[in-house]
Amino acid sequence: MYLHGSSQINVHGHLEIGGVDTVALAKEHGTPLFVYDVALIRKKAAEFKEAFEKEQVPYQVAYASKAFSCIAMYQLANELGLSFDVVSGGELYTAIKAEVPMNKVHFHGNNKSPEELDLAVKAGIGCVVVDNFYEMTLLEETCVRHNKTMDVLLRITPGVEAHTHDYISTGQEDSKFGFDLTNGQVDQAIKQALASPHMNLLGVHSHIGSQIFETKGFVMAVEKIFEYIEHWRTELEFIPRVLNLGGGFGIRYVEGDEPLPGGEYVYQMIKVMKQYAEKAEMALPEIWIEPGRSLVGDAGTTLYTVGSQKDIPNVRHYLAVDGGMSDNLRPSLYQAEYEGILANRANEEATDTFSIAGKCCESGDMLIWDLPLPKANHEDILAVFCTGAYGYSMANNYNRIPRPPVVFAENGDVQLVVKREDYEDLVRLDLPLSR
Ligand SMILES: Cc1ncc(COP(=O)(O)O)c(C=O)c1O
Ligand SMILES: N[C@@H](CCCC[NH3+])C(=O)O
Repeated sequence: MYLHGSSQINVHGHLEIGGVDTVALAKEHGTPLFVYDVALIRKKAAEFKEAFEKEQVPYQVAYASKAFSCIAMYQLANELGLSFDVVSGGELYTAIKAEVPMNKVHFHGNNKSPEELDLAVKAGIGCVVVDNFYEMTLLEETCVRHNKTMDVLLRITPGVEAHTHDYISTGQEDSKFGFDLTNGQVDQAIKQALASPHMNLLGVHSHIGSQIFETKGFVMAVEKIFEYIEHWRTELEFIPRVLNLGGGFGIRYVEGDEPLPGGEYVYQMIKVMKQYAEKAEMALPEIWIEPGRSLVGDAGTTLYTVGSQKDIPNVRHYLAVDGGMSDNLRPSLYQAEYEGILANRANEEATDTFSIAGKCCESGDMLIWDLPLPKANHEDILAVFCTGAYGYSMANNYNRIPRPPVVFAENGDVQLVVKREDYEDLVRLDLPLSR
């Protein structure tokens, strides 16, 4: 059994996270329940930051809040000295509500609406990562309207294919994101941004994908960008002051996943950037990164209560829990794999394999196939590990299932940071038929 961060088995044979008994948590808050190990988030953030600080490189580590967004999480990220990557008006609004410094917010998205840009400009965010020409026009108009100037990065697709699931690979040429580096679009975007009195072009941004275990893709992205830097300098009089290499650093979900420590990705980026900057006789650009999954992914665990079972002899034993694709879309979306244990009988040996089904009306609503477990019954609590990234944030109300609450656990203390939705919440926006 692989336990992440502060997770351990206590004297009662129960899974403990952040010094808190998860069985007690399930009793108090009900299930499904997301539990975050705050100390592990602190550790992950420190790893990235320390790598930059050790190398004395100007940097920003922006938390990619799409991985898990709520007011308390922005506040924690702020406490940890992180900046914030938001990708919608909703994430930006949550960050505003969290009262984090707006100048540390970077706004992403391939189709930002006029209203979203308006909110961003009014709030005075740190920078907009401009994705396309339409957005550039909208941003220009918005800045004119508010008589403001905005720092911008240009999102580019460097033509690097990350080794990961197709749906979470973004750096290849055939991608919906960003300006293409090789076909002249980036040059045109640079010219347009430089010509704008309302945009201050800081540099470029590349994000090659997610759940990446090797540094090669990031190094290749830097190499590709530097291939163009001389051209930008001589032809367009543009030298990037910031190079944002995005996020995508992998985590261990299951045995066989072998991520590097966060600092290792950073060291390799710095190493190659220093080489290329020296060769180009230019000052080292600031390096920005945007980890999401690697900051919060393995810090999150979902607790479920075991319900019905269906044993098909010699075929499969299904074990259904009180959540599923409504709180974790990743298995059905990407065939993502997870590990789990019975939180209340954590020391017991597995006797068989069980396939964990969700409660949604979809055959594809399976959380884990063939998980070794002791024989379970309806009083058992199943803990599924590593659900901290893209779990709650992709949770939904399919079948009108209310979304679970979220607690933060640290040093024996628990804080409820997102309440459980109830049935009233589900009908809050519904209007009766008018006759
Ligand atoms: C632009 C951008 N930055 C950062 C991230 C965060 O990625 P991850 O959670 O894999 O670190 C993403 C998501 O893939 C992204 O699209
Ligand atoms: N949501 C995805 C990753 C996409 C990241 C956003 N660009 C996942 O769960 O792996």
